Amino acid sequence: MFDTIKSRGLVLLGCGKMGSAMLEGWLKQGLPAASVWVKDPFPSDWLKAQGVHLNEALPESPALVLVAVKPQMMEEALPVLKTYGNGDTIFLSVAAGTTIAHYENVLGAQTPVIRSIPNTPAAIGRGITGLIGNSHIDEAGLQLAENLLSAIGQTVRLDNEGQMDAVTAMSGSGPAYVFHLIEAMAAAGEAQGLSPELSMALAKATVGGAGQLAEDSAETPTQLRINVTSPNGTTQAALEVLMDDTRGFPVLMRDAVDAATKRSKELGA
Ligand SMILES: NC(=O)C1=CN([C@@H]2O[C@H](COP(=O)(O)OP(=O)(O)OC[C@H]3O[C@@H](n4cnc5c(N)ncnc54)[C@H](OP(=O)(O)O)[C@@H]3O)[C@@H](O)[C@H]2O)C=CC1
Ligand SMILES: O=C(O)[C@@H]1CCC=N1
Repeated sequence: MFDTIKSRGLVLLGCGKMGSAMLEGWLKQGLPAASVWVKDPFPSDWLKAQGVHLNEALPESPALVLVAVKPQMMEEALPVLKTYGNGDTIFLSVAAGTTIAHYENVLGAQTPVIRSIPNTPAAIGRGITGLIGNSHIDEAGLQLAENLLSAIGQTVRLDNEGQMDAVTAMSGSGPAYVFHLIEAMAAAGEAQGLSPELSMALAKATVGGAGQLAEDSAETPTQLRINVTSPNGTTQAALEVLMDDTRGFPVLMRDAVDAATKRSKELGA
């Protein structure tokens, strides 16, 4: 799976929360640490312990550069790798907002660029990454990136770059919405008198189990919800609150995803 990467090397520009989640997934899947070069000014203790080349001289022509710095740091960080531009090194960006055109401007118009949005469940091989390449990426390049990304979860090719803002707002930021759901459920359990430990254990297992069931089941999430809801039972009482037209989940989630989509567009402006 990692043959080209093993022979030519993989460079990570920035290795914070997202870069580390991806690297952790790749190392677990058998990518040798010796094939990885990381540039990051303040590496974490976890990163220091992985045996990758850390802030060392970079390989001459890596197969792929993963750009995982914050969009706000891009101006400072990216020009360091300009020497790889206009060649056959693939630039795989995970930065929210930063457009393909921006990479082409900084690195050279002929640079093969893939813009993608992964998410942090990549650390356990359960991520999903939306991706789209520029015109200098051929099918082999896209497949190389997809092979790498499929080691940390699912991949989905987008039809156009315009979809990226909504994908960022859904699956990129989405894990945070789910973690917040766990926090909110745990707090609600505590409000009913359960201990913090019991309440958190119930919330985590319920969200984790329901998520897995939704992914694995042949039934739709709607049917799975109906399966839980006994007529005039406890679930129905809760859903009357959660599915309320004006203050329920749907309106709240639509506003949240709308705010994230707008922010993604702003980051790219
Ligand atoms: N976190 C997530 O769930 C997701 C993040 N992304 C994208 O991933 C990118 C990184 O986000 P995230 O990992 O959360 O952010 P982090 O701040 O955790 O990671 C960015 C890393 O880049 C380092 N860095 C800063 N300046 C430079 C530089 N000049 N050269 C090399 N490295 C540098 C930072 O070091 P230091 O901390 O010392 O400044 C940090 O370790 C962002 O563009 C974000 O949009 C995309 C999808 C999901
Ligand atoms: O919050 C952010 O901007 C990044 C992009 C998606 C998830 N984290």
